[in-house]
Amino acid sequence: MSILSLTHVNKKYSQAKDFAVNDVSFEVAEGEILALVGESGSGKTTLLRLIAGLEHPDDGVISLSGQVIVEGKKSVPAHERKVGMVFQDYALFPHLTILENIKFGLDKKLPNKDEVAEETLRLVGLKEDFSKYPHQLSGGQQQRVALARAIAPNPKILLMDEPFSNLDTVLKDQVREEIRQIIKKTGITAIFVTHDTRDALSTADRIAILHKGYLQQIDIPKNLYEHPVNAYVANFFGKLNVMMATPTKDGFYTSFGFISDPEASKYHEQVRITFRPEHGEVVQREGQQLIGRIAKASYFGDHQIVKIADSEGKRVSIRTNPGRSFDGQDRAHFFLWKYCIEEAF
Ligand SMILES: Nc1ncnc2c1ncn2[C@@H]1O[C@H](COP(=O)(O)OP(=O)(O)OP(=O)(O)O)[C@@H](O)[C@H]1O
Repeated sequence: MSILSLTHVNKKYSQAKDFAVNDVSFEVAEGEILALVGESGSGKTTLLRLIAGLEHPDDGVISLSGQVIVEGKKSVPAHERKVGMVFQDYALFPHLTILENIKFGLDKKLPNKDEVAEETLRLVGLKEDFSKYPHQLSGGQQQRVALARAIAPNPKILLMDEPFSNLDTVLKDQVREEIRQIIKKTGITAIFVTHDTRDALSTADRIAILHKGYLQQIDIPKNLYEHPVNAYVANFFGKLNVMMATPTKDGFYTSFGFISDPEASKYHEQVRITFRPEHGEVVQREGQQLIGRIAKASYFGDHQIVKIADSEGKRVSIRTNPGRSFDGQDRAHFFLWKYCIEEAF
């Protein structure tokens, strides 16, 4: 069941030339973790602020938990929306202990404030640190306090703006997983903004990708990665190879050779074959479908990327294991174990 829905939401800042958010519609299911991704200026933060009630859209309708919170000029004020926010810099009060930080966000009239705050801190794994101050905690622990403060009042939805950007790379992998587990344990619906595709692919149930304020695609990570709807989405998630191919009844002719595939009989015009570097494999034996000249092999520690060129110099990149040596080897045979076929025109 959907808990949040946005319908044709537009937002243009008063001094701006272009819309920051352009006709955006999507729904978020209860308990889902959605990542909003896109390059800088694509409208991610604006979208989050519109949901939180910190900005008002020019047009569109936003509903939360069955209640319309924005429509036309009418809107439910931010403090009445029951939305939890985690900010990039955590925004903890330095002069308050972490228990006091959590209690600060709770309703003044709540009778069992101590109990709720302690319970939430236990939930995020900070049961020993109630009386510590924020500066006595690591970045990852401060992140968990910020999360506890946002979820303690039992919000309908949790919004997080770049929650992992202040963490170093080593800590980030661990914190991402911890935060995901805590969110899943509470069953809360969450939306987080990130410009890091690794954050999104590893943490979110679904990802919405924005470009110039337009929603490009919203889908589960695997589908976005393997079936991007356009070149922008494809390239956002890493290298995508493209080969032009002519279909016959039993395969495709490409500039690297023939790919035998009965699917080809369904096509009549030239097609584009797209594939990720890890969906190809360089093989030792001759007789495989595809062949090209090795233009370059680059070593990246845990893998290598081999660039293979056709007779006109057009290249594709294939990922191989790092131990493989291509010294003295001029040509490479390869095959694709996974690819997409797209109509070219
Ligand atoms: N308060 C504002 N006044 C005017 N223009 C703004 C304001 N806030 C954002 N913008 C503009 O709106 C567009 C979208 O900005 P937004 O901050 O939502 O993007 P973003 O994807 O979150 O970017 P970043 O990753 O850099 O934070 C940008 O062109 C930005 O310059």
